[in-house]
Amino acid sequence: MVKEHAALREREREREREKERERERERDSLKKEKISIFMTHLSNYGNDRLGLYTFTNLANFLKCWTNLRLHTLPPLQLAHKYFTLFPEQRHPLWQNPCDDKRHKDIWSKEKTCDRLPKFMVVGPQKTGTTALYLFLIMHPFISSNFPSVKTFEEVQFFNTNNYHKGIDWYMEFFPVPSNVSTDFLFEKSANYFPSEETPKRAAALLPKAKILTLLINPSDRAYSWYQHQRAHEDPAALQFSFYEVISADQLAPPELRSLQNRCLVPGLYATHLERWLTYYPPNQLMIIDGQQLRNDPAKVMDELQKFLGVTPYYNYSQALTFDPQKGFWCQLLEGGRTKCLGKSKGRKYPPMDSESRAFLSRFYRDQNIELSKLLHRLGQPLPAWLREELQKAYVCSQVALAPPTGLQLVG
Ligand SMILES: Nc1ncnc2c1ncn2[C@@H]1O[C@H](COP(=O)(O)OS(=O)(=O)O)[C@@H](OP(=O)(O)O)[C@H]1O
Repeated sequence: MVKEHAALREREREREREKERERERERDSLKKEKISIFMTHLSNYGNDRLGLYTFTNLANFLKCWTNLRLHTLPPLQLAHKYFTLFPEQRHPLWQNPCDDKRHKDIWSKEKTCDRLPKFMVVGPQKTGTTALYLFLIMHPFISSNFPSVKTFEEVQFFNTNNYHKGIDWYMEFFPVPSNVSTDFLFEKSANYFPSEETPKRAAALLPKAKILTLLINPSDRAYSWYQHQRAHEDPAALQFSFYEVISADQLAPPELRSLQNRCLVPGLYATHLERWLTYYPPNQLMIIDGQQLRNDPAKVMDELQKFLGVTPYYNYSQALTFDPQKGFWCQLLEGGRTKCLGKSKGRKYPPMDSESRAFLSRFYRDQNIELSKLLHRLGQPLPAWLREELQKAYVCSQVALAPPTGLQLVG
């Protein structure tokens, strides 16, 4: 009994000593650092009162115990000064509050970090992302975010100004999972794929998330996107032909150049994938062949379930059916009825003209070669469309090496 008391007292003393050492470290760092900044990043950290309390006491401490003279400025000027000194911090980078125990401890009890996606479908646009989304939510243990008033099923958090609304805003889009280990939350925002800032931001908040991307022939993707813009009555897309859009030069009007950019840039697959791979390890990235999803979705969904580790296994061969009227695979409902995607997915439009196709094959040639190297490096098979494009590139290079027609080689 006496021994136990002594041990308890010793533990208590050790905790006090550790606290004192911690305070000593803080005082040391205050003396050494040229500038010390105290701020709370999240609106809900102790309702910010903790930040103010710490700050007031710190100022009192400095006034009392050091010869330092404290200066301050009105908030906006102070912020300006700070960001001039640290321009790299101008933009916030939200990290997971639960990765740091100290943050977690002072976070509101109602909040849970389980209310964040376990995986994301990142696009690019027009590759079949909505079909994938529909198939995923058919699984009883997979749920997506609540819809957004402005952007419907897509949250578009990481790639837009929504990011500045903070983690709370983002989390509100997700249901609280009923069982953390079995429930799979996800979101699909097709514009994440080509966005410069998204991989870094996503990896900061969701480092363990799995990333799904769909690729189809980038030329077909560009054409589908152009048709989508026409259907939405984009003035430039209505005014200019597809060939005019893709082949516009630097002297073209700005609205045409902007349309061209948005049409072609997402198809630079190798560049975008390398960026994602800078922030996520290859085993967290799944590159899905969009053509295969279109032709044989059950097979893709089987592989996807394995990749995600989601259980129980959901039998997509029974749950999906080909709808001849729609010309696509759809969800099979009771009584043999089908639930297909709306008119805006699987549109009817004339095939791409051969001049545009040849132009785009040349335009994407180097990127396609880089993509084949990347897939080889990751040990992944090449999709059929990529093999065809590489074959075309090979034939073109042979033609370029051949002597001009009508000329005979002299032996
Ligand atoms: N099952 C099924 N049903 C309907 N459509 C399907 C399906 N599987 C793949 N696709 C192809 O998906 C293309 C639309 O891609 P996205 O959903 O990624 O477009 S969007 O970015 O969300 O606008 C869409 O492109 P378009 O044919 O140009 O309309 C389809 O070809």
